[in-house]
Amino acid sequence: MKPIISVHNLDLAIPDRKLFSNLSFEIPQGALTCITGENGVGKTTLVKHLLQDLAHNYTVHTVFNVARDEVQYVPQLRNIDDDYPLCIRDFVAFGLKKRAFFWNRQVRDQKLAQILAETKLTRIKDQPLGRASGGEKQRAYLAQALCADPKLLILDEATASLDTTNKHELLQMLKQVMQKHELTILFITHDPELIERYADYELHLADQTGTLIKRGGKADV
Ligand SMILES: Nc1ncnc2c1ncn2[C@@H]1O[C@H](COP(=O)(O)OP(=O)(O)OP(=O)(O)O)[C@@H](O)[C@H]1O
Repeated sequence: MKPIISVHNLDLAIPDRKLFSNLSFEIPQGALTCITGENGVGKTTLVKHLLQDLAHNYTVHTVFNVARDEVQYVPQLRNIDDDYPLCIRDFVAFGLKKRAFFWNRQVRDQKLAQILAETKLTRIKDQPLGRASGGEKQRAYLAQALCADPKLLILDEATASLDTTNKHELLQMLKQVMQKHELTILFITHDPELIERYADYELHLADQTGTLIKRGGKADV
């Protein structure tokens, strides 16, 4: 199977320093790849750069086997405070709005119910997102992204603020939805335990370059 992303000889710099030099790697399809590396090595910048190349159809250093509207990016930080007014269900449903079947309320509601169930949000779907726990919020972000039927899902430090139980729950959920929806997942993380248990591959960034390591995370999901 073709890699979902191929990067060849990419140089990437920020105003005061070079982040990557001649960076080359391939991201396998249908697997969970963790992007790892020290704080500030350039994980988020690299992902944003790839998304920009994809959006502008720029193929000098990057080749994508996925279309722009088949990629969902879940950012590291969201400005959801305690007063955020939407309930979880309505927040998740934002992901559906661009879809062609939006006019068909029954199909839309079925899909939403299915995704809320997959992300274990059904019981709390009418509660305000602002008062949800960190783990529930992350599941809501995931659910909103899944509503758009992505082929590639990119999550930036989605477990950073979660306790151990919630981290494992989110990763198990990710691997389940990956299999069910035939997704490829890129997951930026620092957490060695999660990499060990769940990563199929690890893209380790260091010294201005990157190495793809086969991990074969074997956790039961
Ligand atoms: N818009 C910008 N302008 C200038 N420097 C930036 C900009 N965005 C990021 N940087 C710098 O680029 C470097 C890489 O940042 P980036 O967020 O990609 O790292 P990271 O590996 O994702 O880090 P972390 O693990 O801490 O999230 C950092 O030194 C950061 O301060």
